[in-house]
Amino acid sequence: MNVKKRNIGISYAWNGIKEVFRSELNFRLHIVAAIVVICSGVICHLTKIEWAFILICIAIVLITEIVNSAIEKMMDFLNPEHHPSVKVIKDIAASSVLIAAFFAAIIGTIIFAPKIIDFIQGLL
Ligand SMILES: Nc1ncnc2c1ncn2[C@@H]1O[C@H](COP(=O)(O)OP(=O)(O)OP(=O)(O)O)[C@@H](O)[C@H]1O
Repeated sequence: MNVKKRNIGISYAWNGIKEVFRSELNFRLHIVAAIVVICSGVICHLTKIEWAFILICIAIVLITEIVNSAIEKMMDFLNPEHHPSVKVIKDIAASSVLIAAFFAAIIGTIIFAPKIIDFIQGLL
């Protein structure tokens, strides 16, 4: 692939990210949560392995939200009418975000809870 073609691909991908950011409140909320978690990680001096888990969790949540948004938009385009099959497809797509966010919350708790407890004990 030549450089020009690759740059065009990156620009299309960046357009996709901007579109999801503009149209999806949940994606913006996930970005805010990711920024809060990254700042907390810097403050808590996470280890390399902890950073790896946190960054993988953030990436999986954002990717599932983007894929969910793409499926929602595709279904709205293919069938703008209310339809039980569209509901099933959209609900299944949304469930991927829920699963990703649920396990990200558990991993975040495993990593941050001991540090927060240590910090509180240090204050007492
Ligand atoms: N055309 C449709 N036919 C049947 N049910 C639908 C249809 N469109 C949406 N729904 C139902 O409404 C839910 C929300 O769909 P919508 O496309 O509005 O996504 P959203 O409000 O952006 O939600 P999300 O929080 O997942 O981004 C779907 O999961 C589905 O249960």
